[in-house]
This record gives sequence, C-alpha cells and structure tokens, in this order.
Amino acid sequence: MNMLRNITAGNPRMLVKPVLYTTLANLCGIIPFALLVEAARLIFEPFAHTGGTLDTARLWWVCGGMAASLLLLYICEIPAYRSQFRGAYRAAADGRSRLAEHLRKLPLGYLNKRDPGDLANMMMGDFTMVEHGISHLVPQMIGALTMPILALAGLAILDWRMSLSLFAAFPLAVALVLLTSGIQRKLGAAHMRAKIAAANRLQEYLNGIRVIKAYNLTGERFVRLERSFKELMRHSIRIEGLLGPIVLSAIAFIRAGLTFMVMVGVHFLLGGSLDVIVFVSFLIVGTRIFDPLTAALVNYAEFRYHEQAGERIVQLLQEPVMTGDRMPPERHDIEFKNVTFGYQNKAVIKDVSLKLPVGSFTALVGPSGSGKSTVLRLIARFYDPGDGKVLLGGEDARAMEPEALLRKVSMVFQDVYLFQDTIAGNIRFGRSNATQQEVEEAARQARCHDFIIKLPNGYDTLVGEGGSTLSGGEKQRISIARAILKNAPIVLLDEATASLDPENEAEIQQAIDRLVRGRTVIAIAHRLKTVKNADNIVVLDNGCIIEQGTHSDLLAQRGLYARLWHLQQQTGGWKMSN
Ligand SMILES: Nc1ncnc2c1ncn2[C@@H]1O[C@H](COP(=O)(O)OP(=O)(O)OP(=O)(O)O)[C@@H](O)[C@H]1O
Repeated sequence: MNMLRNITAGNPRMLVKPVLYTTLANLCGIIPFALLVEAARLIFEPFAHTGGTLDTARLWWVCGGMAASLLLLYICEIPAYRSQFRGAYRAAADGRSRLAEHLRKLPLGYLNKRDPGDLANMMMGDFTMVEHGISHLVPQMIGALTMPILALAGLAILDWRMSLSLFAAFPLAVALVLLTSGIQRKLGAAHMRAKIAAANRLQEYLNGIRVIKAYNLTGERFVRLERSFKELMRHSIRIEGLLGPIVLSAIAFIRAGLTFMVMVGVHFLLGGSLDVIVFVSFLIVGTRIFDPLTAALVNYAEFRYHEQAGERIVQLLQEPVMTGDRMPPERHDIEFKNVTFGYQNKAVIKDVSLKLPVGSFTALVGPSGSGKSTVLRLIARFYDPGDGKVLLGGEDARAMEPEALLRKVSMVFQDVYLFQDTIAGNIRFGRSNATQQEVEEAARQARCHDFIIKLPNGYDTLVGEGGSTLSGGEKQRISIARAILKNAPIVLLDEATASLDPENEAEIQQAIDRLVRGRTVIAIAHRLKTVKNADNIVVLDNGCIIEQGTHSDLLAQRGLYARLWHLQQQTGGWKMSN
C-alpha cells in the first residue's frame, strides 16, 4: 500500500480507474491467446490420435473468434490507455499545484534548510518519475502479471504437474528480487541524492555565472560542478552494475523453469501419462509467458526506483505547515513582548519588547547582523518567535491565519523580485483584481508611470525573470507601486534607497512617502538621515534594543546612535556596518 501511495505522490485512489481498465484490457488480451491454444489443439488432433479428423468448421469459428477478440481488445485498450495517461498527467499536475501550495504554507525556516535546487528538482524531476510510474510502470506490471497468473490457473486444469514444473523456479526469481530490494532501495536513494546534488550544483553554476566569469572560475576551476557530475556517473554505473546481475539472475531462474518443464514433459510423454496436445499447449503458453514475466521483474526494479521519487514528495507534503486560523483584528498596532528568536540554536533576537502604535513610523537601525531584518520577518510571521509573543492589535500573531495576516502587510525589500510578466501584471501582484486605472494610479504615486509609458509597450512591456531588464531603481519603484496598490495597513520597509544614485534616491523617497502615509510603518534604515523624522528610532545591537527614542532624544543620550550619526555626517554616510 505504501508503494502505491508513493508512486501516486500520496493519492493512490487515482490508480483505481487505470488499474481497472488496464486489467480489463489484459483479460481481453487473454482471449486470442486462449483461442490460439484451441486452434493448435484442433490442428494437432488428427496427428495425435489415429482416426481423428480435422474439424474445419470449428477451426474457422476459432479463427473468427480470434479476429473478433482482437477488435474487442482494441476497444478495451482505448479507455485503458486514456485512463493511464490522463491519470498520470492529472496526478502530476494536481500534485505539483498541491506541493507548490504546501511550500507556500511551510515556515520559511524549513525552506531555508533545503536547497532551492532540491525543491525545483522535486517539482519537475520527481513528478516526471511519478508520471512515468503511473502511465507506464503500473500498467506494464499489471499486464505482465495478469497473463502468467491466468495461464498458471488455466494450465493447472490441463495438467497440474506440468504447470507446477513450469512455475517451479518462479518463486526463486521473486525471492531473489525481494531479498535484494533493500540493496536496490539503498542504491536507488544514493543515485537520487547524487542526481539532486548535480542538479543543485548546476543551478548554483547558472545562477552565479556572472561571478564565475568575473573571477575566472570557469572550466576546470569550477570543480564543484564537475565533481557532482562525476559522482552521478559513479552512482549510475554502480546501480546498473549491481542491479543488472540481480535481474539477470532472476531471469535465468525463469528460463530454467521453461527448460525444466520441457524435460518433465518429455518424461511424462514417454511414460505415456501426458497427452501430446497438452504438451504442445504447454510449449505454446510456456514460451509466451516468459517475456511478460521477465518484463515484470525489470519493471519491479524500475518501479521501486520511481517510487522513491514519490516518497520524497509524500514526505514533504507531510511537513507541518504554519498553524493558526484566527482572522487578524482590525486594530493595526504591533507589540513585541519579550521576544527571543534564533534561526538555529543561536538567538539573534534577545528578549526584545517594543511597541508600534497605529499610524506610527518606527525606524530600526543598528550594525549589520544586529537582527533588523529578523524583526520584520517576525512581524510578517515568516517565523514564529521561540519565546515571547508578537501581538497584532493586542492578539497573538501565532493564532492568526498566516495568509490573512500577510494581507495586512505590504513589504518593500532591497532585492526586488519581478516575475516574468508584464509591468502591469507585476504591479497587480499587489491586488489581482485591480483595474488598469488603479494600476496606473499606483504607478503614478510610486513615481514610475513616466518611465513605464516610455517603454516600447508601456504597461504591457514584459520584464524578465527576476526583473533583469529594468534598472535597480526602476524595479524598486515598481515594487513600491505594488505595495501602494495592495493598500495594506502595515508597511515593512527595508531601506530601499541604500544603493541608488541621488536622482533615483529622491524619486524613491517620494514614492515611499506616498506609501507610508497614514499606516503603521516599520523601516530598516542604513542611512540615519532617512529616518531623522521617525516617531521612534530603535537601535539594535547583537539582537538587543540598546536605545530608542526620537532623533533628538537619541542625540542627547550620546550613545551608539549619536556616534553613528556624527560619523555619517562626517563621511557623507553610506551604509552602516560593524
Ligand atoms: N535564514 C537565516 N538562517 C540562519 N541565520 C540567519 C538567517 N538570516 C539571518 N541570519 C543571521 O541572523 C543574524 C541577524 O540577521 P539579520 O538579517 O536580521 O540582520 P540585519 O541587522 O538585518 O543585517 P543587515 O543589516 O546586514 O541586513 C545574523 O547573524 C545573520 O547571520
């Protein structure tokens, strides 16, 4: 049952139709075969028994029956074929959507632990294996087993001794395959790991191609990629090299069964206890069932390998998603109550308590790695705190439905991701049902309308994956337009202007001013002048709040903020660092 659950990526019920239709088609496939045996019996009858005559009328009926059964077989095979392929592609398409949905609901902490290439490989590669399993391996195995099982039953009626001798070695072949299934599984798992590692290294190579070129890491120097390919080659050779002899030995056992049956048959024939026609029937059937049985064994080994791909999907689908089903309240103040949080074991936010009243502008400043981005991630509930609580409108965010909570939050980060879509489509990610007018109004407020209409296709211009066809400043403004369109009451900003030229910076600052008006805002600031007017400036150091207050309060305290302020005043103040 586990195997069936795995090969269908957790949905074994979808096998019902393909299995039923395929079994039916295979049963129909037995009819011409049985008629062939009957035809052989009729033809050999006159030679086997003195005085026997050829029953031509019956022989013609048998021939007619064979033709009719071929037509029936064709009719049965169509729904079988359709259900196999429809089932396979539907299972993969539904499964991929289910997994994508599940990934979205998993805590970011879980996703961070996994290589993105691993997940991409699972989405495409593992589901392709599931498709192949359902469309080819399952039906082939059914086909390969139906005929021999029925033949065994039919032949046992004719002569049980012969039937037994034909299948005598079969249990040995099955035992060999089953006993080695542990080794097969281990080899399959190692091969799959090597395949995923190679896919990950390839993705890393492609993503980092600019750095690789810039540092001349191409060719032999990029050994990681080469090593992963060689490792994959080694595992591929090992799996074939070890599994091949096992399957070949099993096939040899089946072949031995056929030879054994011939020897037993000759013995009984010479002893007079076996009818020559029965012997001929066994010879016809024996040679015909050899191929499907061999195919069943090869299929089984392949099936176990494909099943592991499904198992990986099933395991991922069982990872617990973020809990919480309460709707967030209409109050939009935020409070951190003694919050402690660490990505792994080390705490990066330590006992932080902080209040962000409705409509206030709070700035987070502090050295690199002090935990500013982590505070934003906790508000958006990308993670839940280890200790303490994050309250939204006075209620614990942990009890809230993560998606409903995210609807309350707009985020503008330094690295903007634009999807491979039109500019309008990208802005509409803020609110999918927005009209063109609303999209353009948001773009105007975000100071990007003017550059958009100068593009060849205006709002319908396609931007590449990751937004690579636009400048950094343009991408930033589109992401602000997106946030303006979303119109959420809470805005999280990771200082967007840090790496831009002054002209772009001024435009983005104006766009941000429009975005934050009247909302609860928390902004990470690297340059202190951008948050001089904030209602509250919170200074973080090593995960702790060491100072907070308005700009003038903090200058008066003469602490870290005051020191950094003066430093930035003297240097023209770029990004703050340790
Ligand atoms: N996904 C993660 N997994 C593990 N550790 C992380 C992760 N993200 C951040 N950290 C660590 O947590 C600490 C705080 O990181 P955070 O990004 O919150 O700091 P920051 O103040 O925003 O830094 P910066 O100003 O450089 O962006 C750092 O030591 C960082 O290395």
